[in-house]
Amino acid sequence: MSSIQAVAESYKVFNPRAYLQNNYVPPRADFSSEDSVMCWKLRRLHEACAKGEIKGHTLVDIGSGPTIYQLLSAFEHFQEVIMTDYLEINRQELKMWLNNEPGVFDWSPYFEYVCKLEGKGESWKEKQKRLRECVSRVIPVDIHQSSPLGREVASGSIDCLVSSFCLEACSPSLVAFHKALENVVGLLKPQGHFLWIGALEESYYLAGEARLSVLPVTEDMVKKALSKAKCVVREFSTYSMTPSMKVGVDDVSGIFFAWAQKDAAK
Ligand SMILES: Nc1ncnc2c1ncn2[C@@H]1O[C@@H](CSCCNC[C@@H]2Cc3ccc([N+](=O)[O-])cc3CN2)[C@@H](O)[C@H]1O
Repeated sequence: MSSIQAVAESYKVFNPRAYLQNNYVPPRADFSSEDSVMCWKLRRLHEACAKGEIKGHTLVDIGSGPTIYQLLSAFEHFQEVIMTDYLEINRQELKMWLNNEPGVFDWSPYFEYVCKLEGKGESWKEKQKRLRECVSRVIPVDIHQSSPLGREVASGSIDCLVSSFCLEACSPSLVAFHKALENVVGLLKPQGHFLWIGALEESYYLAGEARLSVLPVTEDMVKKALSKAKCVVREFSTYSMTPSMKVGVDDVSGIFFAWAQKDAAK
């Protein structure tokens, strides 16, 4: 079994509901504290999108998992959003939320927080409705394939990519991480934008019965990988996990946020 096949095997017992409870409720998603890691992530995404440069027709979210928060600012600037994940169980979780089925995860505090950041006095329900209308497809992705979305999405055709906590969580080596980034960036048009959130120096995380290995990456490794993938870094910032954010579900030490742009040459 190859190391990539071993990663795939480890994901067979990934539990989306447990994953959501581990990472997307307080203290990590405590909207009463601006110091929470989720407020930090949503502010970074809001501020980058508020500059007005990140726009176009199609936005693709690589490795959505069972989460939608990563899209709350960016989706407003695109006509079509495509969500993706490797696991059917995660794609099902996303489709259930998009269809507003009973029992799905409550993202309303996230919508409320981003509406507050945007300061337009908009109702969070309106924003939620627009996101649901904007997502056209939830499709499979494999970042270790040269065409990560297969025939569904052609290389060089996408205006903007978003990805959060995916590449380092399913790359068994630095070589695989670099190749996966090149595969993903290959989806972008020249000068296309990439909004990338990831874990710093994390070696594992839990999701129910699953204990998943993570490639521990540093800020410097991420920046070097972007440069190797011919992306220019527009913004890069990091968040150091405070003791209250360390809840025993992983050994992550920090989070990075990168806004990068694929080079014009091609
Ligand atoms: N070959 C593949 N291609 C694409 N995606 C794949 C592939 N294999 C698995 N996947 C896909 O990748 C997975 C993405 S979820 C990865 C979680 N990353 C670690 C976790 C995240 C997290 C969240 C929040 C905070 N915080 O402090 O607020 C900290 C942390 C740190 N721990 C999963 O969706 C799987 O389905």
